[in-house]
Amino acid sequence: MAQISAKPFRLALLQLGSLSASKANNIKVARAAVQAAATSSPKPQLIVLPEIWNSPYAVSSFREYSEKVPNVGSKVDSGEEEGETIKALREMARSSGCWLIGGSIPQHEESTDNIYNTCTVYDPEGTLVAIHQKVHLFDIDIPGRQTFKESDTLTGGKTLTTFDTPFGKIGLGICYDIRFPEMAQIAARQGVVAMIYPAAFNITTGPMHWTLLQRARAVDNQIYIAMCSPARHPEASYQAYGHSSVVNPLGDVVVEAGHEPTTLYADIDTELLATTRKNLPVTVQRRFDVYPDVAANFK
Ligand SMILES: O=C(O)CCC(=O)C(=O)O
Repeated sequence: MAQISAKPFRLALLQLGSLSASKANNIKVARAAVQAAATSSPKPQLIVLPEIWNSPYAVSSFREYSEKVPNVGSKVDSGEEEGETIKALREMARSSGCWLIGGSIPQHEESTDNIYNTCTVYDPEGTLVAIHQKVHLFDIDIPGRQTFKESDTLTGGKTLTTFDTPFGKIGLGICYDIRFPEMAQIAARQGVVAMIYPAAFNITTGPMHWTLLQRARAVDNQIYIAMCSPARHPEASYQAYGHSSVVNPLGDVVVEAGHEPTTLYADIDTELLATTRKNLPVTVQRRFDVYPDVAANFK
């Protein structure tokens, strides 16, 4: 089990409102929210955007709104081909001076012609430092209430993603990924201080499981969990739940939004992380000798 090495930091979750079918409008909305968060006091070190914020959340829209995403490590003005949202995200990170988890956008991969639901992360110089492609596609059918089939147009990612910052290692998932506890467990054992999920639950499964899942992942792994949703939009075909929130390693909900547009701030307390692990030492009490089938990936 890797030790957690982290410094306190401030997180901002941007629950964007006024999103529309216009990508240009959505970029404008995101840019204004990033700028407002970055100039708030105390200044956050890490800003997070929601899932699929530059496009309608609809399987029929993903290809049309998709963009080319360059490779991890690519810098501002590297000359690599990239979409307008990626360019804008780099610039938002650079001008804000903050680390930026750019929510997710539909990504077009030219070599396969596949479309992914992809989260990109930038350092304060605008360098692309991590890419997470949603691993578990949201295919559900609750008759008469919520049906969605991302796999009609999307392909699932194949890798787990963490990235290092001066304030600690962060793990990434996207929305439905939170239902699969193995992802957060593996990241926690690699030493992440938080798992962060750009997300867009809906008004059926949100009230059922949104908070429960975050509290479960936090308590099981003794890490912070954050989910960042778009605000509810009465005219959208898909009604996002909203309720962006941050849960601490004890399982307490530290901050939670309603469904209106807002920005949430939370201070990540590394002392609490350490005392939780000291007082309830489950992270060093695992009995992999008793459950060897999971041991290979967790040691
Ligand atoms: O897991 C859920 O209930 C919702 C997931 C979702 O909306 C998504 O993955 O986009």
